[in-house]
Amino acid sequence: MSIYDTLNPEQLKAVKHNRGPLLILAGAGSGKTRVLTHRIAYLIDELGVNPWNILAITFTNKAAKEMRERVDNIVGYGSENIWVSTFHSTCVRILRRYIDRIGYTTNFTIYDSDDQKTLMREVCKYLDIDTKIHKEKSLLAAISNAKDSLITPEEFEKNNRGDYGKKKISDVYKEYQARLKKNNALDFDDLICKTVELLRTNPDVLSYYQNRFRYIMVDEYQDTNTAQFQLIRTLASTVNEEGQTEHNLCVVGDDDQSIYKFRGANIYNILNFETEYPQTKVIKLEQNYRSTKNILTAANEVIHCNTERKQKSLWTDKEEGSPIFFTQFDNEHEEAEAIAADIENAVANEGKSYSQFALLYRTNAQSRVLEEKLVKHNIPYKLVGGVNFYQRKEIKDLLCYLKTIDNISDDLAVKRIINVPRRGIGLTSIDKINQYAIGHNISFYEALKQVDYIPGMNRGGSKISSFVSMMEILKSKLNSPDYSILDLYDEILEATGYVDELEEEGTIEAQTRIENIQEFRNKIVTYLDNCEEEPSLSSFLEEVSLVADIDSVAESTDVVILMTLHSAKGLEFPYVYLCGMEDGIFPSYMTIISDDPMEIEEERRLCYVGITRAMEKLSLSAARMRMQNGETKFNKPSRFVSEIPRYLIKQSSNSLQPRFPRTTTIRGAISNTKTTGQLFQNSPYIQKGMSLPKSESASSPDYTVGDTVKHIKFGNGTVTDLIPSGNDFQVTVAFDNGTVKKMMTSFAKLKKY
Ligand SMILES: Nc1ncnc2c1ncn2[C@@H]1O[C@H](COP(=O)(O)OP(=O)(O)OP(=O)(O)O)[C@@H](O)[C@H]1O
Ligand SMILES: [Mg+2]
Repeated sequence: MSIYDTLNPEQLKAVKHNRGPLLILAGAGSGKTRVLTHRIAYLIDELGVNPWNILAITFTNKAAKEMRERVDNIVGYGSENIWVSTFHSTCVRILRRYIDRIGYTTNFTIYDSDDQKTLMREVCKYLDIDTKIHKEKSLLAAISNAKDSLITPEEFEKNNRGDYGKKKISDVYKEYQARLKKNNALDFDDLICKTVELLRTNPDVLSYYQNRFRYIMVDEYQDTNTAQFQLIRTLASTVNEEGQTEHNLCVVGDDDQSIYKFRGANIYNILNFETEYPQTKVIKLEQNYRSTKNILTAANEVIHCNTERKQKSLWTDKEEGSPIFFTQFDNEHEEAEAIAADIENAVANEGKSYSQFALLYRTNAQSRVLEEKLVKHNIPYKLVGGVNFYQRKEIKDLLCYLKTIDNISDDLAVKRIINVPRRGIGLTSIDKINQYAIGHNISFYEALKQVDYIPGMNRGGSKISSFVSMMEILKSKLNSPDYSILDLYDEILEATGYVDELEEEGTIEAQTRIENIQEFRNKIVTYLDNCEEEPSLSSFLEEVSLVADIDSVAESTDVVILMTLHSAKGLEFPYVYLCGMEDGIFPSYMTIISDDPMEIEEERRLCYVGITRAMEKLSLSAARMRMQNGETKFNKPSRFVSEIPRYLIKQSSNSLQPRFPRTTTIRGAISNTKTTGQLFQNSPYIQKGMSLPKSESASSPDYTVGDTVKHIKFGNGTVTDLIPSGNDFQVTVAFDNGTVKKMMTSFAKLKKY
């Protein structure tokens, strides 16, 4: 039996089509990637194509590695000569050979985002650009957009003549590009643009590569941007033995899985492929081999709600399988706990292995609570395409502020934050202080306080003094009687301008960092609520270090995979949990308020990607209350859940009936009902399957200052303060056992006497 016997007739047709453009347009799990690998094998083994003539492009390094492995397994010989790589690495290989044709030298440097920022700072300084108005990051983003569309600085200037706002960007773009060139450096976007430029301006180089890459294949084609498309279009043109030009370009993709519009992906690359190449052979694959019937039906139904798509239907001959599980938990901790317990049980009692499970979520910040519960249950896990929560830069920075305030002799912590955010304290100054500290046998922080006595500090001295005064003020808060770690955290953010700086950057990365900073605030609130002893900064830091240090548990490969929905593209897992299925999380709050149907459609495609990762069992979960930015938000279940037919869904016992947003709402009834967050859960209305208004605020609690209340853990106490806090209330209680606690009312669950 040959490897081709495992293909269905349509897949086989695609594998055998070896002349002219080929578009494989098919839904998730229909074997697109598999067709690509088999097509490579077929070209080599059956048609005698030289492996050297094949170029296969994938979206990520991980995908390239997997494809290389799959190809190695099925191709008899010479597979190492096939180029299997990402767009970027393909371009680097071409440029290393020929970039001297366009004025660089072949030992060029590739600038990462930090280098880009440094360069941009220099440019702004040189051009006297006020970076308070024109943020470095936004300028870089604008340049990146231009490059995605192959717009040169000169074209940019021409296109935007008369537009004052764009004039600055245009000047910056020109200068930035000139400096890159002067440094013999390329940024990531240049890798593509410069390759296109090279090929367009050097016919001999172009014809060399056109003749070399006689067969070009591109996976995940729906997420290519304009520059990438132009690159392949330029390359895919070969003159055959009969002297005719051929475009042996095979692209595979799924318009329903286009999820990178925000990074410049151009869905029209796929939708207009046939217009670009009228002789295109289109093959649709309709059989899904990955998922059970129930999972597939759920995915199909959800994606059918999108309007901007090519119609296609996917079927499977797999069995129905288990239903789609949907559970709405009281809060995110219960959600994470249930998932961890579920996995622990399946591994211990059902013979499953950890690596069969994947936990997918919309935003990076959501991993924190999940990670904590996995650690608690001793479940090894790995965050793919991301950094464990407590290893993220912004979290480490803020932890170091807290550590410095807690213990000034933690030199490492102080050194980490002394110039973060940047306050102009240079390495030379830091070095001098370090020497001084060592010479005088004092801590680094003590040395900072004595900066006036350190020789040669010049201007750096005053910057250090203001850093020290800021830290001293923050430290003094510890002694004030009614301070809380939460206030301290907020004051750190305010005094350092940490979040402000990120907000001004206005990039996706900066937004993710802000979400993480908010998530860390949630951690503090939870700590304060659950703390059995008198809360203290030291005990908080100790608690954090317990979870933070276990990040290397996952050395083995048998681990649960955690990742964002974006990074899950192309992968498959037997058991998938989609966490945080709530309006406001997924689709995101920003998408909802944007009121742009196209934005919701992109989120829906992401949901389709998520659902279709599951092979056997799909579990969706939501939390009724979730801490976001230290505030309790009441989110209704995601509209995407309601798009899955009800008959497919099984509610697990600890949740209420599913609440489908399309059913009658009872806004009036809810808002007329004076109730706390706790009572919401027991509301008879909700049990009838009704929906809550989005992010409903908790009404004021039924106790007030002076009342006696009872807490399940701390016993009786007197309310001494009650203040609104976002959608919630912060209550301070002096308990009879002598402790005073600040808690969020919705989590405190206090009962009035
Ligand atoms: N003809 C077939 N017979 C058996 N299994 C198949 C067949 N075609 C594909 N598969 C299996 O189905 C699963 C999905 O295939 P593959 O990953 O190639 O799909 P895909 O279309 O690339 O999915 P995605 O859109 O998620 O990238 C894989 O486990 C693959 O081995
Ligand atoms: Mg694939």
